[in-house]
Amino acid sequence: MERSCSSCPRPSSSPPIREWSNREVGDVMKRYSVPDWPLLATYLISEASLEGSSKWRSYIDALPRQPYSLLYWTRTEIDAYLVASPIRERAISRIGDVIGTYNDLRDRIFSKYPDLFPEKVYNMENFRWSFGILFSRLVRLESMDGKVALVPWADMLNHSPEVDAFLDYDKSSQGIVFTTDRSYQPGEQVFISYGKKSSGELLLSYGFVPKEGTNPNDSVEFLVSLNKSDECYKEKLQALKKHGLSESESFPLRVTGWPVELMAYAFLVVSPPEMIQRFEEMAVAASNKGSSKPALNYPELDEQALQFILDCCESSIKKYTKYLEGAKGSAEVSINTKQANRTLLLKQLARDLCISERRILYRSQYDIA
Ligand SMILES: C[S@@+](CC[C@H](N)C(=O)[O-])C[C@H]1O[C@@H](n2cnc3c(N)ncnc32)[C@H](O)[C@@H]1O
Repeated sequence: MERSCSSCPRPSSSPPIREWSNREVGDVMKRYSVPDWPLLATYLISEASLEGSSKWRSYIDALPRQPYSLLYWTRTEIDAYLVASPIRERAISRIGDVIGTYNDLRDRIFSKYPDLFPEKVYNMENFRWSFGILFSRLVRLESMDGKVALVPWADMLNHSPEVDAFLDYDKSSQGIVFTTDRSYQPGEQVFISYGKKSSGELLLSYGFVPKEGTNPNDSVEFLVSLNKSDECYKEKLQALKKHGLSESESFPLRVTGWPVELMAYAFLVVSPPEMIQRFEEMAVAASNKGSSKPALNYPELDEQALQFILDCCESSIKKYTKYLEGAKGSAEVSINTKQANRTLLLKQLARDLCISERRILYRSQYDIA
């Protein structure tokens, strides 16, 4: 089959939801300026609660009862299995945001209309579900200024990091169109791209990790910090703060290399006091805020800056190795088979992520050496 192209109905939201099956609930939500994501999450719960009388019934029935995103990991699981990965912090903060969003809706809206928004429907557990659905299925429509939408049925497509094909709104047919970037044989699985996401981001939102070495967009957040015992600590921190940075910053290390901003930060960290006049230009380059990109040319610091990055890689690698080796031996007692299977799955996902992230660090070390 040559390039395939399929058309789907209008998205179920954005431009703002037009129809709520429960009009009264829709009317209340429209009176408050609720941003797209919480509005859609509430819409999904409202439609799901109506069973037969929602026009999205068959779509909602086909949605997973428990989406696979990290929203469903407990804090203990996150702490235990993602201890070495920067995704741990992102997961904690995302879960906090979802809880905060639900609390805000409850306090501002739901509690004022208890008959329309009963606690047994509009509760945290259902919001965890609806946000899990949004994180794992929402589509950004480029030709609608990046608006987000749920696109029933088209969201059944699985992701491949190797394809470059997306869903988008097509003005002429007024529908959502999917155009593949390659030919498929009849019966072959067609893939879509969820975007150029790292394996950690895929785990965070979609609950899976691509097979090791198959994600060309993979990256790991790399944390670097000023040395507190540096005699120019104060001056360096001042330069960083002036350009919106702090004493610890994360930069993405990619399978394809690292950003110049990281190198600029490393130059600043290792600069001796006699280079105090250059601190500011280094901070500008590290913040990527300069109008022109100054060439980072400090040959006298090259070796030290690379050694600094190498040392940070090494200490990060140690954390991953400690986790991976510890995880091998730890036998946990599970209460039942379901729990045992869940533990096995989460551990495997965490393991795959750690191996992928550690691989990027090894690669960076290799590039420097
Ligand atoms: C938009 S849905 C895709 C349809 C999904 N397979 C379903 O049946 O509902 C996203 C979910 O599909 C699964 N998924 C998508 N691509 C995948 C992949 N390459 N490997 C493993 N799971 C994948 C993940 O569970 C993810 O949360």
